[in-house]
Amino acid sequence: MTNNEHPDFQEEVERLEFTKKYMNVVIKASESNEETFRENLKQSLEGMDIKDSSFSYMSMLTNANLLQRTGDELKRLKKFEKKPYFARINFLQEKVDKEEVLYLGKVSLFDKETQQPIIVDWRSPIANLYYDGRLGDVSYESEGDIYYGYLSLKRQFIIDEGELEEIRDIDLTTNDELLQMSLSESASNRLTEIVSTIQEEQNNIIRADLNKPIIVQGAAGSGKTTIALHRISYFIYTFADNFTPDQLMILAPNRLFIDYISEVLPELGVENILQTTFVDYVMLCIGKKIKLTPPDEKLVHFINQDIKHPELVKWVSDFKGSLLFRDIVDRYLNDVLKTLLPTEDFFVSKFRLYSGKKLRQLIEYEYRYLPYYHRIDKIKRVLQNHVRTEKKRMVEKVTNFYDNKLEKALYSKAEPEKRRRYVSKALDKKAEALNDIKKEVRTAVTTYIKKLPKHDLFYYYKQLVTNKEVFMKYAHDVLKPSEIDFFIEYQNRLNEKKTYEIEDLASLLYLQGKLFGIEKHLRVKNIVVDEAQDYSYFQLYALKTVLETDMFTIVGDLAQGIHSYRGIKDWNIVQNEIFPRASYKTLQKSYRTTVEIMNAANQILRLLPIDLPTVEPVVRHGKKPTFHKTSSEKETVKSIENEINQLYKEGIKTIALIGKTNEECKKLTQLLKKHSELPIQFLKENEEIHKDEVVIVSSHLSKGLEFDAVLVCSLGASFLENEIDIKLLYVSMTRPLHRLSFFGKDRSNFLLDQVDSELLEIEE
Ligand SMILES: Nc1ncnc2c1ncn2[C@@H]1O[C@H](COP(=O)(O)OP(=O)(O)OP(=O)(O)O)[C@@H](O)[C@H]1O
Repeated sequence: MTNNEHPDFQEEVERLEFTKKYMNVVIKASESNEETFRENLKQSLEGMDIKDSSFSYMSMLTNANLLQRTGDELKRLKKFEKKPYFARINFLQEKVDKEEVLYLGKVSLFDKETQQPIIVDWRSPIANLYYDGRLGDVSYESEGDIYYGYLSLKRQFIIDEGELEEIRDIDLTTNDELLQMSLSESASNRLTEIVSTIQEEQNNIIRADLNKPIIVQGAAGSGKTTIALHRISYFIYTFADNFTPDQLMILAPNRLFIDYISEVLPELGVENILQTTFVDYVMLCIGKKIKLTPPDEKLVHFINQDIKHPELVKWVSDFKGSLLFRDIVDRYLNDVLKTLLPTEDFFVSKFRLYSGKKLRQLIEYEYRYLPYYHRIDKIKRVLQNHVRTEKKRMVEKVTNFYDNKLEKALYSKAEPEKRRRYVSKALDKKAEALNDIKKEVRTAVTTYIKKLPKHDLFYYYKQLVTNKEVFMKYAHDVLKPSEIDFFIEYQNRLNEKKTYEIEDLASLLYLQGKLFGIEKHLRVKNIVVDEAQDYSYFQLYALKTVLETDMFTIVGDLAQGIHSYRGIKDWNIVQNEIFPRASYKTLQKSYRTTVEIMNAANQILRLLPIDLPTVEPVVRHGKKPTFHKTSSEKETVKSIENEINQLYKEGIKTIALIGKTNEECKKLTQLLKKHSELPIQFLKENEEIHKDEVVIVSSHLSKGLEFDAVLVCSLGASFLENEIDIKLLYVSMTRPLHRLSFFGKDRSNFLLDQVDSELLEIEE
């Protein structure tokens, strides 16, 4: 039942009017002084018939001074004035007489006197009933207590510009129509919030224990990114009292992606949190910009198959991201620590103030919670303090010693000349000894510490990975001699070019943490890692170690692991060896695309040698993916142009042309610029997506993005039947919400000869 036909429609219209007015009152109260506020209140509520006495005019009036809001709250109230809530539930709690009627929105609003909720935040514990509970007997948890009761109504609202357009009641048999509606809408080039249509399996992840790490393997389009961001929002709400934004960080695959998610965060009440890439974060931690080979260069070589010894190069990448390499680094670090242990006792003048043994013990054991060089700094401070407190005692001791001697000399029976000489010498010696102490009090600590080696991060890393003798010492029992040779040669080649590659960053970060530590403001306590399948085990381990926390939300999809030669291949290893406290969840439903597109993509997925469950699309139908046969470049451009114009006519808004490689995209761009009128943007990694332009993007960069329609094009480069190409094709095919088409000389350019032909529309 929809619109005015619903018997409660009029009542809901009134309720909405009331809520809007109340919000307005609260906003005005916070903005104006009390007198004008009272006047405003009177005017705005004049003539309103509010049935529930708890929201009465008088009660609001007496609460005038309680209605002051903080700046943030005010901002949020204003933002949602035109859409205060999106759903309602009726809940009768066990042993309570009165049914609660709760309206759920993106902000909360209470009548301060009666504590009656006017709007309940979607993140509050009771709101869980909307996402989780079926109608009937339900329960929810709040602060450790479980509340049981009966849920008699779940109602969704469509409110546009402050006007109620539709209400829908959900019961056991109703399909989630609002979800269907929202999925059939158009992509906006940016990710959006989904608070009104979060599904149960997604809700379980958003609200999973916030004191535990979580790993999510989710199919393409299952909402991983969206959910990770909603979980941050839930986190901020739950810990609002002690929350500061510097506790959180989002690690995204590239700047383009950060731009893509930028609009949804403020909408979810998430502001000022660090959003960065792993590469940028490591640079911040090591305090230096280092030259990196382009992160995708290797992938491009693999795609183009123009690299010597591809298997060995893949092995190096895999090895550098492995926990085996971590173990080698750990063994090396053990020896590095030994070089930092002082061998001598610490003296000031002739006084032994600290034994070397005791200092070694402090560095090796007592301060083991600190990075190596911080331990040395600490030793320095300990010694300096000790010297300061011992100074008086040393001076006294020397003074007493010589004064004794002098006294003895003065009263000795020696002849005067001899006595005089003796006294004078003793006085000189005393002065010298005191001088010595004075001088050494100033310099002894620095001199002592200076004897310890001092090197920078890069010295230590190079020492391990470019010096064969050193590397052999730690790797000879776990690597083959040929592997050691290849590795050392490889690292030396990089070193000669004074560059590093992304695979080196895990160990650099780890060494930085272990040797020098990272600055406090970078030590965030909660981390969201998106597209985590492209991380290596060592990368995650290094992050966890230097940040000294395991509070990670890790989301990814192994099927989209285009960097799997250096990335994760098995979540079990992540869970068992890196995050043993983590819960593991999967999302198998895909919300992004249509059944027809997903069916074809699933067949491509099956070509992979790994066993991955097929993805279930949420039931939404559309056109079958279409293959357009084109025989020349010119014809391809014409055909693409026709298709795009047709799509625009049909109301499609965002369109991407995906080519396998960047080269291919460059060629496409040139051709389209020359032969067509289409507004186009050739998308590079650090760019923002322009609205209203057709985006041309290479398959690997399209990962994580979505568009209304996608045209996969081949001017020459074909997707071959190997792991990387299959994954790239799968990524490309799962980007569209509504339409997918292919343009090329032959179906086999896109492995479509391996897809059942009835799943495709063929235009040859
Ligand atoms: N419960 C939902 N209600 C409405 N839309 C949803 C829901 N869940 C996901 N979506 C939509 O599905 C699309 C895919 O979501 P998202 O990009 O977060 O998925 P993903 O798992 O990160 O995808 P990929 O791995 O393919 O990049 C988005 O448009 C998102 O808004």
